[in-house]
Formats: sequence, C-alpha cells, structure tokens
Amino acid sequence: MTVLRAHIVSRGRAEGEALVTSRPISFLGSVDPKTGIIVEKGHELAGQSIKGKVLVFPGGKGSTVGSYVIYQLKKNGTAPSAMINVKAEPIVAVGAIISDIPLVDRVEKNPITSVKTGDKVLVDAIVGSVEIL
Ligand SMILES: C/C(=C\C(=O)O)CCOP(=O)(O)O
Repeated sequence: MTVLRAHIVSRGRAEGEALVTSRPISFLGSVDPKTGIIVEKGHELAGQSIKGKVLVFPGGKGSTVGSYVIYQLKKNGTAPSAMINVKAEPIVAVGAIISDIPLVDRVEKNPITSVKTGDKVLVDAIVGSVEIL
C-alpha cells in the first residue's frame, strides 16, 4: 500500500476504483448528469462513467455552472465517490463542497502518474491522504 499526503479541499472519506485522466474536465457539457458518462467528443474518458469512481484529473475547466452539475450528479446517484485534483480550482472545489464529495489536491506525488485507472484508492480528506490500496 502507498500513502501520499494531500491537501484537503472538501472534507470526507471515501474509496473506490480510480479513473484517471491527464485532461481537465468541464462538468457543464462534458458530463451527462443523468448517467455520469463523459460525453465530450475526443476526451480521453469519452464514453466512460465517473459514477462511484475515484476521479483523478488535473482540475476543472469551463463554465462555473459545472459546480451545480456536480451537485446534480450527487443528487442523481451518478457522482464520483471522491475526487483527486493536481490543483483544484473554484468550480470543482465548490461543486465538491456543496455535494459532500471528498476532494483533495496538491498530492505529494503527481496523482495523474502515481494512480492508475483500476487501482483501488482511499481518499481520506479528514487526515489529508491518498491511499493506493
Ligand atoms: C449563471 C450562468 C448561467 C446560468 O444561469 O445558466 C452564467 C455562467 O457563466 P459562466 O461564464 O459559464 O461561468
């Protein structure tokens, strides 16, 4: 098991299978809130579902309405269980906080390369760590 220190953005603790992308995510327009599927054409994760995953990505992009899309995902039961950003920006940070989704950033090692899709990961945004189980 590998334990990496991380900065807490949205408190909580959750685990799941990792889904990793090196590309930023625009939640408004690029994610279907009904299904949790990435619908942005050409995106690395196009066609894949973020539901129940530990979603690892550099950060958000696009419209500020993305925060509310994250909230919709949560209400629809299609949200990721937790998120890890390289550097969280306000869209994803606010979305995670209002949706009660654990979010960390500034991980001691780059999470995009340290975490692999399919790894089982625990995001502990109470103590500030990422555990690759
Ligand atoms: C709040 C907005 C639109 C709406 O109510 O649907 C404006 C969002 O502005 P962005 O420049 O897309 O963040």
